[in-house]
Amino acid sequence: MDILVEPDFVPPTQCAHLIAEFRRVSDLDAGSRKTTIRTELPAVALRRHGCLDLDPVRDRVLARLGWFYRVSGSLYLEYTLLSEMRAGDRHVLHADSERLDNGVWTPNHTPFRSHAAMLYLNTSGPAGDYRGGLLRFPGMGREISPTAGTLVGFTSGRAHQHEVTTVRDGIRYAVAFWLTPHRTHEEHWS
Ligand SMILES: O=C(O)CCC(=O)C(=O)O
Ligand SMILES: [Fe+2]
Repeated sequence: MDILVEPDFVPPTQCAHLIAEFRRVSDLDAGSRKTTIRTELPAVALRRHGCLDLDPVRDRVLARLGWFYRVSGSLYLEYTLLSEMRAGDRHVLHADSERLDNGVWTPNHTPFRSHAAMLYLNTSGPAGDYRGGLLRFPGMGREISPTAGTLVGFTSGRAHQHEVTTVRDGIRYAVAFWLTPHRTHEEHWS
């Protein structure tokens, strides 16, 4: 199964605006979760604080993944999450809907997820905003270096196990969108 990589899904000016709004809202919303190396904010908080920019982006992400993966039935947005990863942060190898338990694949705490999309808000690399923070699919020999505005889509099961390499020298901003075929798990957005 292929990975969707679509550069320029969102223009750079809008990415910069989303970063600024994320920083503003994560300082005042009780829903933000902060550790020394990571801040996460349920994206619906942006909406509560007057930023509606993600509304059309969510609709476009849903349509794009449904088309790319030829999903014939219904598909819903399940969760939209903003993340800021600082130097030292990483995501170990995982799938989004199941996990390896003593060599046996078992549903994880979000088995209802079918697809994920990442929208990168800034850029990795020597000329970019941070070093590291690559999205890797070791089983497929694929490695994606985030650039501002690029959308990456993949499925939530074992076929698309992925990891994020350690972020160095900078801050990495992204929006994660998880999709589900189950209406009961649709995100309460408005
Ligand atoms: O930030 C990324 O590129 C991927 C994050 C991820 O895999 C996750 O949150 O499950
Ligand atoms: Fe993931």
